[in-house]
Amino acid sequence: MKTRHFFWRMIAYLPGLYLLNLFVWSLIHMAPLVPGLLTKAFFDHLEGTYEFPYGVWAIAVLLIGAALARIAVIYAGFMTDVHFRFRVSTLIRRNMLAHVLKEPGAKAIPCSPGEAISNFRDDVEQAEEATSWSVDTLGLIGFVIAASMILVSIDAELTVLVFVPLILVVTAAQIATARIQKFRAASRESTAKVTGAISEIFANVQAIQVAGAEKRVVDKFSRLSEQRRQSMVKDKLLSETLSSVFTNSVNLGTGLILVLAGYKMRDGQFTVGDLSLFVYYLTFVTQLIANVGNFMTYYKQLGVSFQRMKTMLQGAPASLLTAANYIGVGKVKGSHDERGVKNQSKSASISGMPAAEVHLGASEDVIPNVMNEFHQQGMSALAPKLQVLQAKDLTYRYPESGRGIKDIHLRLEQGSFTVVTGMIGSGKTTLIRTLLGLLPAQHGEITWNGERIAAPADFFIPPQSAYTAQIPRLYSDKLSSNILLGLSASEEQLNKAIHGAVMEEDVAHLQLGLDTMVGPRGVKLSGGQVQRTAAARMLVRDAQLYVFDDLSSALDVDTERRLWERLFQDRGEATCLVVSHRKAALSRADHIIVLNGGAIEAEGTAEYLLKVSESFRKLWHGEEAG
Ligand SMILES: Nc1ncnc2c1ncn2[C@@H]1O[C@H](COP(=O)(O)OP(=O)(O)OP(=O)(O)O)[C@@H](O)[C@H]1O
Repeated sequence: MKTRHFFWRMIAYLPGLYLLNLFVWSLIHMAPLVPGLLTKAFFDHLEGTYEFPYGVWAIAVLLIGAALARIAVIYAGFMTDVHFRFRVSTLIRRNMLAHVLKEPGAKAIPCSPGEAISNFRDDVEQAEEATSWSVDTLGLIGFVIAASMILVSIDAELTVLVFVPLILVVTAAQIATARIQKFRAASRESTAKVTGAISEIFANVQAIQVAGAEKRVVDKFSRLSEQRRQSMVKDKLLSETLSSVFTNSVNLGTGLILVLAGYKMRDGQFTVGDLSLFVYYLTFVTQLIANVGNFMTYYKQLGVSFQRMKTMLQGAPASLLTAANYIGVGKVKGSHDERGVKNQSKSASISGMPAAEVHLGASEDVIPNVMNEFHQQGMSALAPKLQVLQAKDLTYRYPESGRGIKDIHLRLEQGSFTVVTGMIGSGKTTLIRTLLGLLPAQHGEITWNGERIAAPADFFIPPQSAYTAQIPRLYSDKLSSNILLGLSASEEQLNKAIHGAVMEEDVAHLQLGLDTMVGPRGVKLSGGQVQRTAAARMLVRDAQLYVFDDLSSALDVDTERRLWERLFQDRGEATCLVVSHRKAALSRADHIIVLNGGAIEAEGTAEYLLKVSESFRKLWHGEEAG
């Protein structure tokens, strides 16, 4: 999709509102035609070349009336403009966010969070500006057509001189176009880098302090800021230079009019009223030139912003950005509303199972109130009872490192307890994430009772499966809210989940218990508490398959043992897939998969593996566990 198609689609989202905005702004820009004619009548009346029927005071009253009417229309124009801008930019942001939430959780954005924020904020604002300025341009073109007809009827030669600067400006802007685009791209990129650096610094204050890296971090930040300053100065300098070219070419035009009008007036071909009309209209032509320039600049900059927004879509069609969707205000409209999206994913999911839009299983990656929204819409999937879950030839290699997993076969029988183990970096997390659709499998197939799951990310959510990540994310909210994430569960269910996650003693010791605010990312809790909060979050959701990714990194041996004991007592018929290298998990496993270099090195029971696998013996005896 080209920039112009994107621009057109933004307008086509709300054609009625756009046309209304265009109409009102055309009125605003055409309104000065009236005071111009009145001023001419005023001077001609005084000069005696024209007799206004109701006298000079009537002209004054009409002038005041025209000014008041223009104020009223400007007020209406701001209302229509704000509504149009807000709705278009909200739609784009909403669609981009929905897409991010639908992407495989571990690859949801192709850049740093800071850069993504800059895309959501600045690039969308650029799109909003371009559509908004287009109505001014069209309105002013309307003014110019009407004004030139009036002026040509008075003096064609002088009228041409009014428009000469306009032609100059348009030509100048066209020549400068390519440069604007280049400088704008550089300034956007450098701004995104600075925003990205700020978010990384805030997120890693502790790591920076521990490493004594404050100076190096500040130096790097200074370098990025300096690059940003340079690219912003170039961008601004060129924009302002163009703007001054626009304005000064009009000043030149005014000078020419004055000189020529002087000659014509001496010959009696031109009245004082005519001169006042030419000068008066020229002021508005100045505005037109500035606005056309602004629009052209914004339009060119939109090209850069559009490319950046497309990058956020990671290959998905750009038409997604402007797909009609409900944005929280006005009527629910469009064929791609929430239900539409749901139906779309349904067709991609295994037959007979409705699919949800957001990977609730990856709840640590999802914004809580969005989760609420989806819960309330009752979009959880409901699959038939699990008999066997299989993965064949599952492959995912990180493009950045070429590492990952290759040709993994997996078979989980209903009610079984399977442990994935292996040395550091052997591919355990990658396997779990690829299976759950948090990373997009490059090869292979996943089946549920023999039926292929086309969209694992949509499918592996409660009540099919629930998942605790190796590094869970908590939100700055109450402990209970972090566990529930908008789910309405009874107190009994909540307490059961807390017990299952071996957290009851921690909750009892917290001053406000479940009402304790955990701080950003859960900083007020210990690492083990964060991980068990995430486990409780998982257990409070009914699921047929529970997936744990390595709890041992933050739990002591005894706590992890208690957690598995409780899970075995309470899980009922649920199937478990667990990453661990602890004996407490390995000794309970029905089946163990030992990974090495992204492939299965050996598999079987602990007893069997102790006999045949050297790597497993090392893990069992804790030699690699550290
Ligand atoms: N985001 C990433 N980009 C590039 N390579 C990655 C990425 N994440 C992991 N890898 C690489 O893929 C391989 C498998 O990583 P993975 O995290 O799955 O291992 P793991 O067995 O879970 O490790 P650990 O025991 O440390 O959790 C490793 O060699 C790692 O370096």
